[in-house]
Amino acid sequence: MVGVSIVNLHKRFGKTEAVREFTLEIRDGEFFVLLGPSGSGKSTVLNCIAGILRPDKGEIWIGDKLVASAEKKIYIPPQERNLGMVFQDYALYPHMTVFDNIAFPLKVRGESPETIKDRVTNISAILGIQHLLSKKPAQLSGGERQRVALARALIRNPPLLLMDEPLSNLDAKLRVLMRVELKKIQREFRSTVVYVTHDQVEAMSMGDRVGVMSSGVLQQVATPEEIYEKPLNTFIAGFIGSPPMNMFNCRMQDFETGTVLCEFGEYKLPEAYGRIAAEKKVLEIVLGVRPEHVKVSVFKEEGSFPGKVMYTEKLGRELVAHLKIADTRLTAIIPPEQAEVASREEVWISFRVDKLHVFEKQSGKNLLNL
Ligand SMILES: Nc1ncnc2c1ncn2[C@@H]1O[C@H](COP(=O)(O)OP(=O)(O)OP(=O)(O)O)[C@@H](O)[C@H]1O
Repeated sequence: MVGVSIVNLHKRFGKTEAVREFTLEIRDGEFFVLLGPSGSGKSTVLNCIAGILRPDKGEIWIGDKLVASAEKKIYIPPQERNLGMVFQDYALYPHMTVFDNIAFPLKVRGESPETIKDRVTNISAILGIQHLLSKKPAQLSGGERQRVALARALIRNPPLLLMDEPLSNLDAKLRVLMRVELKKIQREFRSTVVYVTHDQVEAMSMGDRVGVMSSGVLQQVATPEEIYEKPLNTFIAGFIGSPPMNMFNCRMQDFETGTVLCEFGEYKLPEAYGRIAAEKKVLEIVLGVRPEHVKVSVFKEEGSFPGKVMYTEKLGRELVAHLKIADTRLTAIIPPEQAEVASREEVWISFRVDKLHVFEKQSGKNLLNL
């Protein structure tokens, strides 16, 4: 096992600043996921760790070895970084058998045929691909190819494993299976994993910690739970969660009482937020409420708004209700035992006050982190 330390990494391609001021500490033995939309710079970071790209600025440490430093003019090539890599296109050698593909890194290292046979047999058994060893890659399914690529990456037992969207070519069912498998393998091999994906479900289900990127900048690093429950800004709040968080534009009306005027009507902010808004004189606010924290009721309750159910969709056992308060649209997740309420047209809508997210509109930052 080995940790990775990235300090103030910058990388540009012509005019594109692919990665900016990127600083991150990946712990020994951690399954770390870099998550972000297409073009946010995830692969660039991974390729800098791998040594496929050279940083323009900043340092990368793998364990206690400085592998790249633009300032100190240090650059250790990929093959000397002692890491395994698995990419989206598995890049297996088409003319070689599965056995030879997996054995390749050991052959290059000059291991004896006996050692090679032992190791290939061993790793193939772990990954359940012993029966494929004499086949060629073209004769394999996507999932099988993926396992072979993984076996090839793992055969040297590298302390650090880099993966770039390794499951994106698989069908949905296999992807779910492989997620579990990968986590199991990581634990068995006690490797540190840096895993790149744009799929939030993959990130949230696999990562010990997740780093969310947007426009070349690392926005938040935390456990999946923390990212979901305490998003630092509107980008993360909107990017994580399905259906996405409801977000409403509001304007401060009265600092004294913490009352804001939102698209759908007047709303009194929870006290802690009201206090910060007053202290920092925040006028424009974005109020965020996850669909599972929108309460739909037949009866008027304190703080509820009259609304309409436009239509509903089934989401497993639950319902997603598409609602309106005045002209403002929002979604709610309705638990099965309350499905009846969604069959009505006129309802009362309220928000779980303890689960609200309040952001400053201009910077997008959560008021708690202003
Ligand atoms: N070799 C390159 N030459 C020019 N521009 C590049 C190159 N590689 C990446 N870029 C640009 O840098 C930015 C970041 O790209 P990167 O591939 O790191 O993003 P990503 O988050 O991994 O996206 P994806 O999920 O689509 O792979 C993008 O704007 C991309 O177009």
